Amino acid sequence: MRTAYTSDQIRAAELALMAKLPEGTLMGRAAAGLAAVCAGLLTGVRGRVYGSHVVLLIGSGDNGGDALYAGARLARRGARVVAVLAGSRVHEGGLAALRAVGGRATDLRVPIPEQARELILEADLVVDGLVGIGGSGALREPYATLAGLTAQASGLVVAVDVPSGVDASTGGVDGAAVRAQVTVTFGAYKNGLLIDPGARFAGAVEFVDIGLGPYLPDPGVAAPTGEDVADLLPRPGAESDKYRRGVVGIAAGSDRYTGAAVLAVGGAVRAGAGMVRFVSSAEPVRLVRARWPEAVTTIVADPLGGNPVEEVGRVQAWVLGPGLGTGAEAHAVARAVLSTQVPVLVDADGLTLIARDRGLLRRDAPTLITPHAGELSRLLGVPRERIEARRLEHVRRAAAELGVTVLLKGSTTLVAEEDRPVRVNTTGTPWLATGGTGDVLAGIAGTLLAGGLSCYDAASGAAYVHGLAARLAVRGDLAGRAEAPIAALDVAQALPEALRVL
Ligand SMILES: NC(=O)C1=CN([C@@H]2O[C@H](COP(=O)(O)OP(=O)(O)OC[C@H]3O[C@@H](n4cnc5c(N)ncnc54)[C@H](OP(=O)(O)O)[C@@H]3O)[C@@H](O)[C@H]2O)[C@@H](O)CC1
Ligand SMILES: Nc1ncnc2c1ncn2[C@@H]1O[C@H](COP(=O)(O)OP(=O)(O)O)[C@@H](O)[C@H]1O
Ligand SMILES: [K+]
Repeated sequence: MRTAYTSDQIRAAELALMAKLPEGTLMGRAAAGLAAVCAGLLTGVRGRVYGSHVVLLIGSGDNGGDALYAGARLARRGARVVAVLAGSRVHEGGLAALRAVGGRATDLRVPIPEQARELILEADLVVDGLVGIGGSGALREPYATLAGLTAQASGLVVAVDVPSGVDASTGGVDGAAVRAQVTVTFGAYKNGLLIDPGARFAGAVEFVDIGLGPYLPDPGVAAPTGEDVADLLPRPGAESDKYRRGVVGIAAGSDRYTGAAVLAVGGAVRAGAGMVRFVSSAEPVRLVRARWPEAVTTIVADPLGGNPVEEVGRVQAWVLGPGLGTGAEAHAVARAVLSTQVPVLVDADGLTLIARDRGLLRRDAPTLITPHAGELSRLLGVPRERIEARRLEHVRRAAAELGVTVLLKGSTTLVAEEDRPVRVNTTGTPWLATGGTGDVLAGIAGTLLAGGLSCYDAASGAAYVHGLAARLAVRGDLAGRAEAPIAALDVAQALPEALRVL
């Protein structure tokens, strides 16, 4: 599990560790690690550090101090290092170290924006030491202009600890931010490096151990690794039969919307359900049968004329909602499914139904909801953009307010349950932004629920496997091949390979 923390949590751990060490030790470790990564990158693109042009963007805090000491190390190896001093103060020790080895400092307090622009655009390497975990709110000038210029840099951009402009605790970005190819982070991951929109600015994250581990508190955010997910996935044993492996019921599709049902069933079948029982009206049942003969189907002609899921047979978990519709008949199906005593995953139209009738969520068995930001917006009464800007806050709020497990989809997928760390998914690809991939995800998570996983594990395991399958589908395999667009069914088809390589 890769764990991540807020700025306050990191700062408290740093204070505890610093109390035991001579002054400057931690910054020394951070700067050494930063310089090593920068030297490696410069050697990779230019063949050597000697003679390369390095520009340091320096703010008034310790983040700038790290960058200055690292710059001094690069200067000692023959790099031509210029520091752009943007703050009202500067880390004096760092500046003296840089000057001592011939580094130059250009003071932005004397306004020379044109010169800073040229330096940033033409450097082999720009090191962003404007602000780190001490940053708050949108970047002020001249930081904002400098951060904006990094987008036009022709060389590499490396962020120190966290890209300036990204809120380390939340991943929020409220204005200009540095767009880095690499972020060198110290001591522990910060939440904002894993969660969009911040994560998008961080690029590849390089971790430098400064000895903080024993001082860190319980994390608020955790990203399962492939190994973690492999450990929690159910595997059939010698004694298994289809019922013991888990039967998942899927109540999805309507005469108007048929595709979602086919995709959700596909996700469930390919993720390894013992059996899939599918219940719907005649047309989706016909299509599901044609595409997935493995599914056992039930047609409900009149959901209002009795319990619409009574005839389906026993299941260990339900998936409710993809393509279900939102009328009275769909409501009757939702009520019947949510009245059962097994875990239920609610997605898509099912979410619209519970947004209108919260009473549907009053039940004893576990419930997992899988909204995208638009669907969560209807459930919380918060604009979609606010949710996308502050995913962590809103996924937590939804879990607390609704008393269910919440998987929030989108460019970063998060899973929240009260009193547990929010899980972040690290697989996936923007190619997943295509119609129907969410239905496949619902099917996968339903299968894992039926296999006995908790909502929390089923949701985070499904997100991981779904993202991995998508990556495989995009490239044909995981080798360095070019990427191609995918359709939702390709993701379902790639699931066995994803489970094989996990
Ligand atoms: N602690 C440790 O043990 C270790 C810490 N380490 C390093 O220290 C970093 C934290 O350093 P830090 O605490 O000095 O804060 P930092 O991120 O440099 O920024 C603070 C200054 O930025 C400014 N500022 C803030 N918001 C702004 C805005 N929106 N727009 C513009 N300016 C803004 C504000 O300046 P002011 O406005 O007061 O002039 C404030 O004073 C950490 O990320 C890591 O790199 C490592 O060496 C390892 C050991
Ligand atoms: N930019 C993105 N990067 C990574 N994954 C994405 C991105 N956009 C969407 N996704 C993923 O694609 C899936 C889309 O699901 P959803 O929004 O329910 O679409 P649909 O209803 O068409 O199935 C989700 O798993 C989501 O996390
Ligand atoms: K920074």
